[in-house]
Amino acid sequence: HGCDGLRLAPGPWQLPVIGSLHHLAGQLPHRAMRDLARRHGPVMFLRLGEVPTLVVSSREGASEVMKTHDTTFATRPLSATIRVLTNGGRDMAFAPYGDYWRQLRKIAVMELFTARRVLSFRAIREEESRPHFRLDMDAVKSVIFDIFGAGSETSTTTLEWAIAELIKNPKVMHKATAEVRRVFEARGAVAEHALGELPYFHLVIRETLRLHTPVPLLLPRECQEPCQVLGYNVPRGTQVLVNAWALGRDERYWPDAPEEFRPERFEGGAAAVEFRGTDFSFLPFGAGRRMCPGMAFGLANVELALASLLFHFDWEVPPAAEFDMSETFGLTARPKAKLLLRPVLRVPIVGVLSTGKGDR
Ligand code: HEM
Repeated sequence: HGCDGLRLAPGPWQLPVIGSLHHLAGQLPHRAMRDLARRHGPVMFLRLGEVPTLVVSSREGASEVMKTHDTTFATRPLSATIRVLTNGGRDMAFAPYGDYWRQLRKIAVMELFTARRVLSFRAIREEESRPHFRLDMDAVKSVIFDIFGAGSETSTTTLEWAIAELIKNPKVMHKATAEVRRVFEARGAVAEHALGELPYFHLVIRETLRLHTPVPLLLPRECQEPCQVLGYNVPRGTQVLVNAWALGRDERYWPDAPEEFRPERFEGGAAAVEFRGTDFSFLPFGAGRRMCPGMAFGLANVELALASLLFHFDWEVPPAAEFDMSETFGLTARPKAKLLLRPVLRVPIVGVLSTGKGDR
């Protein structure tokens, strides 16, 4: 295949035409790849049909891809589907690395994703996350629908997993809710500018992003020139997937029961581990020059919505509700099951019952 004499990364045996795809059949790719990587190593060579693919599943490997060789891997493959969807890569996320992408990214970073601009949308977020309609069951259902449906799939995925884990872990739910209510009790509503007063709440968000990395394999990268990752040659044109989901559950980096939801781990050994693209064991937003530019934006949406849901309501699982924590297949790993919960109003929403005029 044109790579003779190169030391390619190891990987499972391949079939003609479909390559390594049969090793992934019937499972979610990030899970199948994690299991394969345990056998074949932290950089592993797969052939996804025709596409030569390097799967990276260790901190050191991720750091080589997104730091040491960041420029080399700063472009993305354009599959036929993505090509059609993005008008040939004219968007930002799939644009080939080069002047066009650089121009888009510069405009976005300077105009859309600055801390000031994210802040300027605060009033809109506050409006969106505050229930307006009369407070009957329909109103509450619609608001939840709104909150879950609005915003990007990444943010809603994070929010859904956070709530699912809080329901599954009543002690954590209790602690986070108590904190939110203590801080905002006097105001009678959640105020975004004071969310910084919620240290435990932020550990819950961090733990959610670790255990339920919303984009499990990040967005694919593509190798622009031959280079080496962990000593293995990577030919030009190789697609590179960094299994951020696997990193987040790797017992080498998270020795304290990595499969369990324990926000407290960030008060102990993992206190310094952040998701801002510098710790290569924790990469929910990726790293390097193609890292997610919308991190602050996404977090702002998730945090205000989650804090408001905890502040105003207790959440009950209806009797006999199935509680399925498995994931669906897709770009983001959403919960497979619909999250059917019963909200019990605890802190009334100020001003709603008195006027009725602002109802929509
Ligand atoms: C919890 C919320 C979010 C998560 C977990 C997330 C995650 C990611 C990840 C993993 C990548 C790929 C990074 C890489 O290749 O290293 C990415 C790229 C990107 N994200 Fe996000 N994201 C979130 C919210 C947002 C929001 C709210 C926006 C915009 C309003 C946004 C805009 C983008 C764009 C434009 C890219 C492509 C950047 C490029 O290729 O240069 N994201 N995101």
